[in-house]
Amino acid sequence: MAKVFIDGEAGTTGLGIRQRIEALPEALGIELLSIDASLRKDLSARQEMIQKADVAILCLPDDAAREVVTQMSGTDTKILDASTVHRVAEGWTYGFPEMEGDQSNLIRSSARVANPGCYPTGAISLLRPLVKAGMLSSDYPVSINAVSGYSGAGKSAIESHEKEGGPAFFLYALGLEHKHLPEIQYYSGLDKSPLFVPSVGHFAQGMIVSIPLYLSELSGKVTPADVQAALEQTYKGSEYVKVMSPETKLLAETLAGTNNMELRVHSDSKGEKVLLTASLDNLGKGASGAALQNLLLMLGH
Ligand SMILES: NC(=O)C1=CN([C@@H]2O[C@H](COP(=O)(O)OP(=O)(O)OC[C@H]3O[C@@H](n4cnc5c(N)ncnc54)[C@H](OP(=O)(O)O)[C@@H]3O)[C@@H](O)[C@H]2O)C=CC1
Ligand SMILES: CC(=O)N[C@@H](CCC(=O)OP(=O)(O)O)C(=O)O
Repeated sequence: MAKVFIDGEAGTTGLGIRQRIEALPEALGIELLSIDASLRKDLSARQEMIQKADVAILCLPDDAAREVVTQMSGTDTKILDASTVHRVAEGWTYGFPEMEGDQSNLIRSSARVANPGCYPTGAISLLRPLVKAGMLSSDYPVSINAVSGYSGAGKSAIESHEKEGGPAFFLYALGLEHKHLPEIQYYSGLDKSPLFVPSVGHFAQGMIVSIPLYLSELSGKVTPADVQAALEQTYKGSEYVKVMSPETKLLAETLAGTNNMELRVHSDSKGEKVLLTASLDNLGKGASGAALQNLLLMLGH
């Protein structure tokens, strides 16, 4: 049996991972180690659990994740960190298996894997293939708009939406320095940090990430069909990432409860501009679903 410990198992992401592990067939042979609830914030008790595990998944606030990793020494336990702390850190593998041909193998052989942020999963999946194909110059001034279900903001936000009923919709991170920008810029291959405006709607789960582009500003004579083809080529055969036909209306909640992500290229009739969109469940492919994919790879499945 492979032993897995979820540090922060009572939180939104931790609980989502636990439920997904519990739903796996027994044949996968995963045993979940659980800490006594009264000790869940006791560093030495948590370290003991981490030592006993083959893989420890950190579902903690950033400072607590940083602390537990800093204090770690001489352990063979593999770490999958769901926090923001190690996503662009040296020695850590980015846990987005579909990002690159050999990314799954890198995750499989890594002892330290960082689970991607929800918005970056959508943004990188759209931008990176275009930069790699030479269509989107690395110095393009990229703008990203996104809307998330309120569950992305953790336990206390969920409580306030579910008990107090709102707010209906709001923009945030208006200082234009959202914590996801470093990973979006780095893994998309951009020179400039994008202009990123996230928002939250009064629905629990779901997300749309949208990126508008002027085709006249891309390199060469690029058509919407070329953009679509570059995405299709990148995600050909992928189980969870699908390139779809454009829609006239896109709903944020369609993929709630799944680990799927759908990418689309919308364009005007003259073919002068495109709107790239990624739809996903912020708690699925944007969090716990992706963590389960990474866990299975780290356990050699
Ligand atoms: N894409 C991804 O992989 C995603 C990752 N995250 C990351 O996951 C982490 C948790 O977020 P989320 O689940 O939304 O947050 P929650 O607030 O829902 O859960 C956090 C959990 O950590 C516990 N906790 C807090 N401080 C400590 C500590 N010092 N030691 C041990 N446990 C502690 C909390 O305990 P208590 O029950 O007492 O509050 C709670 O159970 C964050 O780092 C966030 O960035 C979040 C969303 C998506
Ligand atoms: C709606 C909402 O508040 N979302 C969170 C991000 C959730 C997520 O995926 O991010 P991490 O894994 O990086 O925490 C935010 O914007 O901070």
